[in-house]
Amino acid sequence: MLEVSELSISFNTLDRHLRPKKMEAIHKLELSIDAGEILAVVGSSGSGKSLLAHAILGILPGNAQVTGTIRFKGEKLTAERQEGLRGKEIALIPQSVQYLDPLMRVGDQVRQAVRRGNPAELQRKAFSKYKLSDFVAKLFPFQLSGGMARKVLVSTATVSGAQLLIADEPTPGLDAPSMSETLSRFKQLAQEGCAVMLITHDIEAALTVADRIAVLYAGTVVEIAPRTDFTGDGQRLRHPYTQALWRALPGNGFIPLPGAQPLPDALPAGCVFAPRCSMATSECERQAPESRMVRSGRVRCIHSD
Ligand SMILES: Nc1ncnc2c1ncn2[C@@H]1O[C@H](COP(=O)(O)OP(=O)(O)OP(=O)(O)O)[C@@H](O)[C@H]1O
Ligand code: NI
Repeated sequence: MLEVSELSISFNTLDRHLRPKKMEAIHKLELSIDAGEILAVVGSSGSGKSLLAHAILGILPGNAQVTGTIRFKGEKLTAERQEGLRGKEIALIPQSVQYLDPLMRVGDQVRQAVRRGNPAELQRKAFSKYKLSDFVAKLFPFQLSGGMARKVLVSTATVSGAQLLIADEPTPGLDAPSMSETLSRFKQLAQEGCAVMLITHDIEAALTVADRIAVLYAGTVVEIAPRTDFTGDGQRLRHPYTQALWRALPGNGFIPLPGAQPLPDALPAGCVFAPRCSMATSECERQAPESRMVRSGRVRCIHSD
């Protein structure tokens, strides 16, 4: 359904001496999602998750420079096609609740997104799953709590009947039952044939529903692994960063990874993870590793086998 290849996104900015410089926020990213599949994209803050979502939707800021290709249903996505598909065949659950229309009652916003079926009925059904009363539908966004606004955004995207759903951090601010309601809604949409991209930094939540996990680090997909590889002490995972993420979970040792992700304007010359990697060699520092297939997954690490 979706195929992203060699996607790079950079911005022209100024350095501290006000000289123009280019910073690359996403580097040669590749991933794909099949119909009926949930792909989780996990990565820490600033790794490029929202930029990826916005590139697929065609809503990047004007100063972004994009190279590479994005295909939807086998056909290249052009700006024109993106505009036609947005909110119809491709739906976004945005990271910020500010994307709600401040001047429209939230029930109307949800009903307006429906393209197949009865809008009023679908809106009521979506709200009742979240235990939102009929009264809420008549409110304006400023009258909602953060969690309620989040539920309205999820409802809007999930009633749309889109074939590709991109959910950018859809669950923060939701209580546990609402969070599991949201995730099971994604599962249901996938079972109906929808391709779902679940963007999150909550790897545990991702593992409850995703078929595969793509791990983003400093703008690079370092690994794509089936969910079933996240087990034991992480020996089936291909990249040292994915293993570190796995081992940092409370149930798996709670072992923190020292150091911080590099910023897009100060990326290392070789492998982006090398400065924090216990396996790094001089070759890792010299050259960024190519993406390759390893055991039905992908990895950018020369040490993986
Ligand atoms: N308009 C812009 N101009 C310059 N740099 C930008 C712009 N938008 C994003 N960036 C940079 O690109 C990088 C990736 O940003 P992005 O919003 O995709 O991160 P993210 O993974 O979604 O983080 P979070 O988990 O905090 O939402 C960041 O370093 C950010 O500073
Ligand atoms: Ni984001």
